[in-house]
Amino acid sequence: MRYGAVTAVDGLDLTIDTGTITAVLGPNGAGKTTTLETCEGYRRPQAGSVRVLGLDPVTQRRELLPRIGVMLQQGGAWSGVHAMEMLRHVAALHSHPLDVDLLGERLGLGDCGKTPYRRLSGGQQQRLGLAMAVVGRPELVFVDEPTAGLDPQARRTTWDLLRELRTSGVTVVLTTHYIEEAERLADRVHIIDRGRLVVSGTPAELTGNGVRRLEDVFLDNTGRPLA
Ligand SMILES: Nc1ncnc2c1ncn2[C@@H]1O[C@H](COP(=O)(O)OP(=O)(O)OP(=O)(O)O)[C@@H](O)[C@H]1O
Repeated sequence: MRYGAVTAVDGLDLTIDTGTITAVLGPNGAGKTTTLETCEGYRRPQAGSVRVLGLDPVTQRRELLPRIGVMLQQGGAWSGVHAMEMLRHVAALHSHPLDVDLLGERLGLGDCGKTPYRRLSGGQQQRLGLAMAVVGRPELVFVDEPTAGLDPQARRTTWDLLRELRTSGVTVVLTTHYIEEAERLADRVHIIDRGRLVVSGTPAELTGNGVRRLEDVFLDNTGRPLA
């Protein structure tokens, strides 16, 4: 994936197993969001191929969209909409949505009341984004930095929700800058740097069953100056 002269994703090759949580880690600008957006069908790669649930995310987007959930890093709701109103709207687009009131309560969206989306706190916008991604009972969810800026309680609620999704067979792909989050949640971790996959494995494999810290593995494999 190139943006003009910038190569954002460079021969990245990975497969994600159904029903697992996969964390994609990498420094700022490593190409994580671009990778997710390519899988979501928002971007068409100039080379290579992507299949999501066996489908081409660009040419088979209409078939794919009802089967995936997407939580963007920012935005995704109208500026004047109330949180629960937005969630009800998204739920109505799906044939078998989750119970909106239960999900809203779980993620604390009831507290947002009549506050318009643009005036919600960053954490409230994040929680609404997560609710919108999962309300349609997707088979696969992409969550881009799901807990960035969340307080510890909301972070735990998010982790519990993502684990429950996995238990019910949903595949979760997340990006995060919180190494602890990847270590606690993910079945498999992929570390990317400058658009390339540099390390892959389970947290136990990467840390030698806890002998090394995952953060040290990350730091040792990323951010080297260009040769
Ligand atoms: N729309 C765009 N136009 C031009 N360059 C872009 C665009 N989007 C991303 N890039 C560039 O592509 C590279 C990868 O960006 P990307 O957002 O995918 O990284 P990231 O790993 O998600 O970073 P972060 O952790 O900071 O969110 C960066 O060099 C970025 O500047």
